Amino acid sequence: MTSSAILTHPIRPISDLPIDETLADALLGSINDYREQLHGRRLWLACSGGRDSLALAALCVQLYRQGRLPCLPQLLHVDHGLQAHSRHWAKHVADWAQAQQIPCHILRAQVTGHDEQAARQARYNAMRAHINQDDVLLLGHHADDQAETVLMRLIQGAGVNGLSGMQPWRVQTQHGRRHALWRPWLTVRRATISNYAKRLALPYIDDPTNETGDNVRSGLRRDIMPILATYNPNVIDNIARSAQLLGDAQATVNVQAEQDMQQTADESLQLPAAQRMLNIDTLQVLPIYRQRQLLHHWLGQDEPLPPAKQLVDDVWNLTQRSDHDHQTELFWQARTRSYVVRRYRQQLYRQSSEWLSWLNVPLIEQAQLLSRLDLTTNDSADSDFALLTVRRTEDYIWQLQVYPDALARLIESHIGALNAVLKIKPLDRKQRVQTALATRSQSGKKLYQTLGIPLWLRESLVVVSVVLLDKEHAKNEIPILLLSPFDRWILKNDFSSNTKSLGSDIDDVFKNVISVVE
Ligand SMILES: Nc1ncnc2c1ncn2[C@@H]1O[C@H](COP(=O)(O)OP(=O)(O)OP(=O)(O)O)[C@@H](O)[C@H]1O
Repeated sequence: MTSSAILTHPIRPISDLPIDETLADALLGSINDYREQLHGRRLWLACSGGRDSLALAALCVQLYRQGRLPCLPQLLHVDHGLQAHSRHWAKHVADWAQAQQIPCHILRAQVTGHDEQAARQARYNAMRAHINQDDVLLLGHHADDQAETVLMRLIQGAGVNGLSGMQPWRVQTQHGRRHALWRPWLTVRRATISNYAKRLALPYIDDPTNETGDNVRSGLRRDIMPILATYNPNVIDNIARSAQLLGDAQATVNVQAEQDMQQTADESLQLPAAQRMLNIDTLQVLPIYRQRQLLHHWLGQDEPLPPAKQLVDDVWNLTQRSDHDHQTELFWQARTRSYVVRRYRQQLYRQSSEWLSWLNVPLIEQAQLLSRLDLTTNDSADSDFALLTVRRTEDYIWQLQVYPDALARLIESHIGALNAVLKIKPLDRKQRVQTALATRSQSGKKLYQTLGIPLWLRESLVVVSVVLLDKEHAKNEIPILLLSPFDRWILKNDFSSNTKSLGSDIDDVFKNVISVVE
């Protein structure tokens, strides 16, 4: 709202004039569509004080009074503080709400930037911070807004998702909090809302910049829509309908991509947002159009906005390469994080920058007497394991769960020794170890190749060994396990000529855990 905004009518309680049935049908129809999702949810209505959201609030009041709406939403008005008069508009909305006896909260937004996008972002942040998990936020967007959005995206070259416009129901999760945006009026024309507002003499705030602003949206509204209407008078309804159809198409594409992703992604090696993986062999079984869809979906998971087509194309090209260059890195600055996309052998990796810095943090070397392993360091009181931290930052933690009793039994049954020190040490490039994958011990590059360790994981390998303390085995250090954050290899040693049999025992002794620090 600008300081030149016009207040259309004085504030009064809404009279008992007949309800606009087109508007009521759209709202009540949408309630019916989302009955299950709405059940038991707290409702808020984002009210700018403009015509559309004030009309939506007025309709709710009328329907509630007639017993056609089970409850009233609470109003939320965000004061952006960008103009000298914004405080007055906030007070105006609060006064109107009071006259209708509808609860209203005025929130203050912290806007960083000067464009509409910055104001919108700040507005949603303020509202999100105010509402609770799973609450529902009603918005006054209508068919004309939808048509402008679709046209705007069309001239930007959007795909099915973008061209499906705003969704009538959208669940958003940000900073671990989930809520729904609900737009029941996406099929309703602006003119219908205007007539209703006029009939009720609603004191909405009329912001002239909505019509005269020089952004793309107001340009399309002012200059392009009237021309399109000369070709087809139903242009707004028609574009809004196309958006609805594309919304259905997008839902189908999503289900397909989700299924394809389950076929191609190895869940055990994923760390949501930090590291996502995709198998190129299983990707390539799909027809090319599904490969592209899947890459689009895979890249954009955990992000509110999808990747650009160029990135999807670049990643697809990466999957097509037959050389053994593992150095290519594709960088993506997404909305919430930045990522590197790369390939190692037949796997694609999408790694966040936090995760990549985590991979560079030195590993914690440690040695502990087996009989003294501290079981109290884990959170669950009745568990019988100790937690040894291998690497930690404020984002991620890598721990080894050790079951000392099982380890003592293992050592005793395989070597006959009774007491030992458990050691965790980064693998030295020169250190030779033998896994079940090779017939002799290996070190450095040979070892990495045998185990398929990509370049970025090479500083993240640890050797777990036991140092025997009994006299007859004095100081004999036996490596038993090689670990990466996601994998482990049993090492051949003096007491395990058969690594397989040791393997089944070792499963009871160690568990590798990577977790996100809350
Ligand atoms: N300052 C605000 N406080 C609360 N909600 C807002 C605010 N500004 C916009 N909204 C919500 O976002 C929707 C779309 O925003 P848009 O910028 O199109 O609104 P507007 O033209 O200022 O107002 P209206 O849509 O109410 O006429 C509004 O219908 C309303 O639900």
